[in-house]
Amino acid sequence: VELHAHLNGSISSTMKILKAKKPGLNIHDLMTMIDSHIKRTLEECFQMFQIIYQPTTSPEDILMVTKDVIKEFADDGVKYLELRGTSRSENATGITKRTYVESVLESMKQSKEENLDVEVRYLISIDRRGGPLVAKETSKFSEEFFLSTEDTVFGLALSGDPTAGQGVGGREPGRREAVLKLALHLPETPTPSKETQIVLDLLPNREHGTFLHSSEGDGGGVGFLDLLDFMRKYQILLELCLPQVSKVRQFPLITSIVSDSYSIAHPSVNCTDDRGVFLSTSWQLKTNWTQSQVWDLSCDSVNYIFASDSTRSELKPKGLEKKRKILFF
Ligand SMILES: CNc1ncnc2c1ncn2[C@@H]1O[C@H](COP(=O)(O)O)[C@@H](O)[C@H]1O
Repeated sequence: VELHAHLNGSISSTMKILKAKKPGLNIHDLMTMIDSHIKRTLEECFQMFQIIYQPTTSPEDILMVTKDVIKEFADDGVKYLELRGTSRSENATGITKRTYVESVLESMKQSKEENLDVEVRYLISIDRRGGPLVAKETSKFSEEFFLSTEDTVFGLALSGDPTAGQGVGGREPGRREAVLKLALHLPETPTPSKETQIVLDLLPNREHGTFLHSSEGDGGGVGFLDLLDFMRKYQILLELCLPQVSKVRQFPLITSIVSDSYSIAHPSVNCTDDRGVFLSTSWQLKTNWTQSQVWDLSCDSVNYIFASDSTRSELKPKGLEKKRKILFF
């Protein structure tokens, strides 16, 4: 079960095809992925996404990369995938935010018709760089997709460079019952910012956590203990993206983030994040998890999917609803 995967960050082998199709862009391997033993700053990671966007500009490109990403997850044994993606418009190819999402949905449909053994759902991402206006528009537009697609587009993910301002808006504070589910990227900076409090007030359903053990706020935001209390009080699921933690220079050690998540005894799921950029398979090696431990965690993740209860019960393999084990301590 994969609950946190960015579409463009998950482009893996297809990047070679894209580069060959568009040699004029002159994109080399290390410009779109972080090789083993190398760490990058978070800023460098966000620069990489801008490079990855260059060869994925037409509806055909989006169709191809989405199908390939879905296939690669299916080949890895993923049975339920929640992809998230920013809808981009490109003047040069005429793709609009709407046709972008339609291309993604078409790929999902084609993958199903080709009998790939994976259920795929989609969250529309808000990139913080767009600011509150774009966030509001995206939220409205996502609601339309939610209503017109059945059990397919579920919600919003707030993503992008955490230093790029406040990309929030479009959902009233505290509306858990809102039609769209909400997944946040928080906190990716050592000290929670003002944005942290604003977006927490929206009552997200899930939150991606990196700096769980920060000790102070910036004066206007929340501090570490407030953040944990808040997550506990509202039962906000923690999405742990260990591949990212292992490749970004400023991020805490994997063991520290995992120990934090276990020590707060809070529900969490483990996710790949950007398998193309972070070459995500390596995190399993670093944690020494066995296949059966990964299986147990996956069974637990089924409890937190955004899809309908009927999808959840179809996914739960009989007799395998194991309680998660303490893997490290
Ligand atoms: C490293 N941790 C992260 N933190 C925050 N946002 C991230 C991210 N990794 C990826 N993204 C977001 O996902 C986009 C790429 O996929 P899509 O164009 O949406 O399919 C990035 O541009 C960024 O906005």
